[in-house]
Amino acid sequence: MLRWLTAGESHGPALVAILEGLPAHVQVTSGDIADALARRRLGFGRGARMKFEADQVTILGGVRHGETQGGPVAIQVGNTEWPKWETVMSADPVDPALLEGRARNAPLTRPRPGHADLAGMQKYDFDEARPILERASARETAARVALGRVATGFLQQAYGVTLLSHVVELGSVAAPAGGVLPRLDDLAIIDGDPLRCFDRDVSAQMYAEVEAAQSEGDTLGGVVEVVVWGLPPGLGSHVHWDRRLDARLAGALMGIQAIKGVEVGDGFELARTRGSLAHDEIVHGDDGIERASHRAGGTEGGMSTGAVLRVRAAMKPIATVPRALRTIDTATGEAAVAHHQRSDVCAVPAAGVVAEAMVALVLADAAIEKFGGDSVAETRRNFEAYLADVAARGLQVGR
Ligand SMILES: Cc1cc2nc3c(=O)[nH]c(=O)nc-3n(C[C@H](O)[C@H](O)[C@H](O)COP(=O)(O)O)c2cc1C
Ligand SMILES: C=C(O[C@@H]1CC(C(=O)O)=C[C@@H](OP(=O)(O)O)[C@H]1O)C(=O)O
Repeated sequence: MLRWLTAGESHGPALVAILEGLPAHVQVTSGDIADALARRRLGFGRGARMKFEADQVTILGGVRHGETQGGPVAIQVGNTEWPKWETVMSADPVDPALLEGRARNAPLTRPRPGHADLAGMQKYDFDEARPILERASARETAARVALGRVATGFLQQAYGVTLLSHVVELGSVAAPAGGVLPRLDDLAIIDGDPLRCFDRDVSAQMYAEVEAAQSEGDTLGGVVEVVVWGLPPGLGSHVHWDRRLDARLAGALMGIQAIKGVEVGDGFELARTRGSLAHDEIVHGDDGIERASHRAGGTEGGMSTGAVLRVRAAMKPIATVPRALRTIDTATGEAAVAHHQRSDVCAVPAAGVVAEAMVALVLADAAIEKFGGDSVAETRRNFEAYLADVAARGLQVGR
């Protein structure tokens, strides 16, 4: 079983993340993790903080000479903005006089609609939103992407599994209907596009959509898709609701800040389609069993089918809208406008990179559950023996 946790606040000294349950000999360096974090930072429409802050990666444990050792992997992602926040975010008590006179230190009593601010103040007994928004912030997703990089490397190294995300909708701009299943070769194009869209024309329209929203003091959401190649059949299980791979993926994606909807394969579109056209017929291919279509998105009955896995996540528009939304000042009870200093206009491409990390963590967990192994070589042997057995029974998946 793979277990993982993150801790840390948006403007604290650092985020930390721990991943436990990985086999030994997974190759990873702090440079690999820094590269993964750099991908999350990119994306047209992100706010000023993405430009002036850097993610400082330190592997604190579990990795030696570029390989996991079998113990928990601990990663720290330092916030370089910390010196500016040292007083307001100090872990130890500070002299109240030090907090006076600076806007940054003022209590946040105008909770922002669309954020955790108000419900968090009610629930956790705080008179201002700072202690809530610090942990609710999507800054935390940097820690998940760090862990996701380790999981992604493991999936590739042990089983030859590759994944990537791309943006399929941004505001009112959508990629061609039904989406086009990107090929692995599209990877380079997607990583080179600030909107992570592999259709150049659609990307240009998305670019214009972000510029329009920005100039109108507004924000945007969108839809990302994570595509996974090379999965074996049989990850997850039909036998119980919480073992279903689709349920685990949906929960993981919904756990990303601002994600409000998840689809597996053609998802909601399937509900509008007749059964005769909605399912992926099973046919004989040149080198095994193939599917005549890819509507299910690579899972049936809560298990991976061995086909390309496709999951989508819908992100609501950024909640800190520059054209500020109505709220109340909880200190006075008066009507007010929501607190706004700076924020992203659109973080959909970044959410896609976070979605990749979440999918990688779920798949790594499901793979370890199925194939076990304390070293990469052992889990790979188990994986190959399983595939050989499936093939010996004449049931191998054609690629
Ligand atoms: C990568 C990423 C970046 C985000 N950046 C911002 C931001 O700059 N400003 C903002 O208001 N919300 C941002 N959000 C979204 C908020 O964190 C989110 O809307 C808030 O936590 C409430 O969403 P929830 O109701 O789904 O928890 C971002 C989300 C993600 C995934
Ligand atoms: C820092 C990151 O994202 C932040 C997520 C975020 C939010 O409210 O979720 C709000 C913004 O931070 P701030 O309130 O300091 O301007 C984003 O910059 C990051 O992704 O690394």
